[in-house]
Amino acid sequence: MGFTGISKLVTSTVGKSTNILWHDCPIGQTERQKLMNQKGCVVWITGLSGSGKSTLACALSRELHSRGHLTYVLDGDNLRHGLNRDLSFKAEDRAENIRRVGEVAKLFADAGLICIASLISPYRSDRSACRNLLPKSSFIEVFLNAPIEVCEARDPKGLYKLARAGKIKGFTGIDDPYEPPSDCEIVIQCKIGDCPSPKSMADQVVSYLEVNGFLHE
Ligand SMILES: Nc1ncnc2c1ncn2[C@@H]1O[C@H](COP(=O)(O)OS(=O)(=O)O)[C@@H](OP(=O)(O)O)[C@H]1O
Ligand SMILES: Nc1ncnc2c1ncn2[C@@H]1O[C@H](COP(=O)(O)OP(=O)(O)O)[C@@H](O)[C@H]1O
Repeated sequence: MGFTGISKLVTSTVGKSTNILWHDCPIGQTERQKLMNQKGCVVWITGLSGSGKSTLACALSRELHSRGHLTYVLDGDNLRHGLNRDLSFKAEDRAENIRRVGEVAKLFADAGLICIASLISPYRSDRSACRNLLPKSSFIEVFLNAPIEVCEARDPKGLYKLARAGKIKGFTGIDDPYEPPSDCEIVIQCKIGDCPSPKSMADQVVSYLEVNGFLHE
């Protein structure tokens, strides 16, 4: 970051943006959080395709909504219909996908919302970069730990079948990597023939939010 100062106004260079200046508003996150009686945060759900990320995101949003909390779901599949439609599934595009969603999630958390992001987000370094965008403790990483056998047996979109047939290249878990979190806030364990219900997965996250003070200002 380079600085050029002219009298009192100090502008800076961030990336390719030159001569820019941050503008603060008197109504900030603190005021918005008071209004909503909750703390803005990001619940980041990672896991294989078919592990249940979208199901958990929606169940969590419904559960929190019914308790009077404002949430917003950022779903990887949905965002690729708009904001991220220019990105493929090669590693550098997945990284850019996660970076953009991390920045959007940060804005929602700053707005005071409980932002629920559900993306495969297969690379540890990308998830860690998102974590570093947020104040400590307000990035809550949830690993939906469903083995590939469970995800492949579900295969609601038929994508595993296509990947096994070689008709989709670079499919996560088949011929593209997934790096499980080594140190995340919540692990939801799902075994063959033994997965918690969507409501019970959501309750596990709600308990964490409750105990850690996010559901009160
Ligand atoms: N090659 C490949 N690998 C993995 N997934 C693929 C691929 N091609 C398409 N899809 C579909 O895209 C959805 C994942 O999008 P994400 O934005 O979450 O992926 S990533 O975080 O950038 O890895 C994913 O949705 P979910 O099943 O909800 O995870 C798939 O439906
Ligand atoms: N806890 C669960 N128990 C049983 N089936 C589930 C559970 N969570 C998700 N599913 C089912 O698994 C499939 C994949 O779920 P989805 O939420 O779309 O996963 P993802 O977003 O990770 O791809 C769907 O058919 C969904 O109904």
